[in-house]
Amino acid sequence: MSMNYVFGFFLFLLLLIALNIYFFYTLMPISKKPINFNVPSIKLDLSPSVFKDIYDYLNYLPSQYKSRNQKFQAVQKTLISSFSPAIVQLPDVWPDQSLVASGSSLYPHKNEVAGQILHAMKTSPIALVDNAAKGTQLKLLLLLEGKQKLYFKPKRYELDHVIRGSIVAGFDRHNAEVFAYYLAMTMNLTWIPPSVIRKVNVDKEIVPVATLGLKKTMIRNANAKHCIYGKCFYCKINETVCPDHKGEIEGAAILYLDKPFQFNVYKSPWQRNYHSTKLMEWQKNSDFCKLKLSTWRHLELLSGGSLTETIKLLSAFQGVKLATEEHFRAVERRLLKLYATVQYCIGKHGSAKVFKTQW
Ligand SMILES: Nc1ncnc2c1ncn2[C@@H]1O[C@H](COP(=O)(O)OP(=O)(O)OP(=O)(O)O)[C@@H](O)[C@H]1O
Ligand SMILES: [Mn+2]
Repeated sequence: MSMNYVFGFFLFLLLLIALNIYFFYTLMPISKKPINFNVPSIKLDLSPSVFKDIYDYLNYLPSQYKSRNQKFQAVQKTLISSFSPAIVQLPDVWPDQSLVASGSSLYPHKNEVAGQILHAMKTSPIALVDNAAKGTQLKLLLLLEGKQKLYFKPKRYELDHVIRGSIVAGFDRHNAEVFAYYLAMTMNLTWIPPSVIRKVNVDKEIVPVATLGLKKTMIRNANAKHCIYGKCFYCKINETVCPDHKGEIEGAAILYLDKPFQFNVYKSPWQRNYHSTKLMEWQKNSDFCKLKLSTWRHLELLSGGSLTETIKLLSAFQGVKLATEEHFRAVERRLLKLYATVQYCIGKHGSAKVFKTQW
């Protein structure tokens, strides 16, 4: 009898320990860093211990971050209805300027409106084209019939072109401007100007309506085609943009914001700085753990492939592929790293210190 009792107790103890270990590593990975994890060798210019810790969390990410979140279905449905091609195209789609940057978004976008605006940006006839001398890279200002203005950032590379060198090396990638818009809208960050890929025929749509200033920054190449070198900080006469075999230049068309916008009010703590002497806090402090609660809640909805699936879906309404499959996979990897980083932050500092509920 007493032997049976000891054996039973032993078995119970064993079960308890096994259950403890199971729950420790599967249900509560935040509370303990895993052991025996082979951390990939990473050479980054930040404290390696932080990266090692984050990779540990990545390895033991709760399964919810690797599968689809059912709550995202309703969000995706709303996005689809904002971006789907309009059944009836409105004659005057441009937002009333008094509505711009007024509510919870930069531009109205709900109920097919985003799709309507993108379609109009892509197809409206161009009344005037000028150099847009703002910023560092070649860009044009398109004035559409109906008076709406667009910035046009021309394509410089194919989607699969890899640029080596520093992070500021090379020209801007036009698809990245548009990708950023869809990424932001999918993340419910609604303060990004609508952007779409547009093709413009140089001889038919630019030359006849080009300003004198723009014409002065155009030359003919060896094939007698009109090429543009533009007017900007980095613009050079030997770094032109030329039309393809169809006579077209592809670019990112970005809705131009006429109203002055107070960027400082909405400044992101993760903004980057090009001056090595005036680094942002996150660039100096490798343990920077502040990211917004509503942003985190929304990011949690995008797990398991939903993020890139939605970007593909929404951009397909404009007939565009915005990145290679490798890029889309890289975005999903980054999302996992982001989840792991936030888990690390919560584990180290606690949710109350990590999340900001008011901006
Ligand atoms: N959609 C927009 N509406 C109105 N103004 C804009 C818009 N986008 C950019 N600008 C203005 O043009 C400036 C340059 O834009 P942007 O940064 O996109 O150009 P860039 O050539 O890539 O320059 P940089 O190298 O500084 O990023 C901005 O600082 C802003 O003042
Ligand atoms: Mn830029």
